[in-house]
Formats: sequence, structure tokens, C-alpha cells
Amino acid sequence: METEPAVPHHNAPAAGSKLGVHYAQCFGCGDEQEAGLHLQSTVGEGRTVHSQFTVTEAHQGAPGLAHGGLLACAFDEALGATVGNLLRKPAVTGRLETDFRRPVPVGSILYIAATLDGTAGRKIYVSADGRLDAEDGPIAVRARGLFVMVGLEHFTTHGDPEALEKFREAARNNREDWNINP
Ligand SMILES: CCCCCCCCCCCCCCCC(=O)SCCNC(=O)CCNC(=O)[C@H](O)C(C)(C)COP(=O)(O)OP(=O)(O)OC[C@H]1O[C@@H](n2cnc3c(N)ncnc32)[C@H](O)[C@@H]1OP(=O)(O)O
Repeated sequence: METEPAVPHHNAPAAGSKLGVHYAQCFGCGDEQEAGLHLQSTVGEGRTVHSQFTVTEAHQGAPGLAHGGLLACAFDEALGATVGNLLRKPAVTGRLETDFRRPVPVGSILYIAATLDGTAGRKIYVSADGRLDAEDGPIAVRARGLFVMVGLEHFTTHGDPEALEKFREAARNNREDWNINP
């Protein structure tokens, strides 16, 4: 199937909109996960979302340096937030590739700029650069993801049967006009 340009949903949040927590216990963005990433995201121009998080001591692999898997998690979250919020369709990560280009020290802020690259049927292609300490800082990590659109029953069948109500609760706290139906 041919890849087509990704077209943001007509009701996608506008450029400049801050994206809230999609689930309080999410390791990537949740505010009830003490050691989590607390990633914060804002919609950018076009098909982009800008996210950032501060690397803390809870995120170490080697002494004083972020764990690579943890950085991959940050990109999973940033790419997933881009897909979910711009397309407003439920999707899960099928494939995630990361290139680690520079070490990321504890105390750094990682600035992640993600772009929706295209869709092919249920497949969504998305990529991102992560820069150190400034939006125009040196690239530390690059990632490419393939997300696959799923029905909402993916979350209730395989996860918590009350998943949809938990998502809705988070959505109500973020945007009153949010409707989780795709
Ligand atoms: C409603 C509004 C929402 C609002 C929202 C708000 C914000 C929201 C923020 C969320 C931010 C969280 C970000 C974290 C996101 C996770 O971390 S999700 C958790 C990690 N991922 C998973 O657990 C997924 C586990 N895997 C699966 O459940 C299934 O394998 C999948 C991915 C659903 C696919 O299974 P399937 O539905 O049976 O589909 P299948 O036919 O196998 O694959 C479909 C297509 O994808 C391709 N494909 C699948 N996997 C791969 C792969 N690994 N490599 C290459 N191609 C693949 C297949 O080849 C196939 O291609 P075509 O034949 O169509 O060309």
C-alpha cells in the first residue's frame, strides 16, 4: 500500500496548544508517576509536536547518564502523542528505532521535535529529533516509529477493562471539548 501524507484531524488541537496528560499513571507523561518522565508536549506548526523532559537521577543507566531504554521511552511517548493528538485515532507502537548520537547527562533537558511523516492504511509513520538543552541544541537522539491504528477494544481487551473511562477522565481534565471517539 502506498504511503500518503498524514492529514491532521479537522478537530486536532491548534498550533500552540499544550497537550495534557493522557493518563495520570503513564510513565511518559503521567503526573501520578513520581519517577516518570513528566514529558510535556505542545502542538507545533504543520504536522509537528514539540515535547520536552528533564533527565533526573531516576533515569540513569551509567552514572550520571540517561539510560538508553529510558530515552527510547521518551520518544515512544513523544511520537505517540503526535499520532494520537494530530490524527485523533487510537494507535499503538508497532516499531520504534532509535539512534543514540550523544550521551544525555542527568540534569539535561531533552527537546524532542516530532513530525507525522505519512500513513499507509492502518500504518502511521512518524519521526523525531531530540536535542540537548535547547530547541536548536545538538542532536542527541533520533527516532522513527511505526504506529498501527487499533480499535478502542485493544485497550479494554488486553489492558484494564475500565481503560476507556480512565482515558475519558484524563481527557475531561485537559480539554472539555475532547471526545475520545475517533
Ligand atoms: C482516540 C483519541 C486518542 C487521543 C490520544 C491522546 C494521546 C495519546 C498519547 C499516547 C502516548 C503513548 C505512547 C506509547 C504508545 C505505546 O507504547 S503502545 C504499547 C506498545 N505497543 C504494543 O503493545 C503493541 C503490541 N502489538 C500489537 O498489539 C499488534 O502487533 C499490532 C501493532 C496492533 C498489530 O497487530 P494487528 O492489528 O493484528 O495488525 P497487523 O496486520 O499485524 O499489522 C498491521 C500492519 O502493520 C504492519 N506492522 C505491524 N507491526 C509491525 C512492525 N513491528 N514492523 C513493521 N510493520 C509492522 C504489518 O506488517 C501490517 O502491514 P500491512 O500488511 O497492512 O501493510
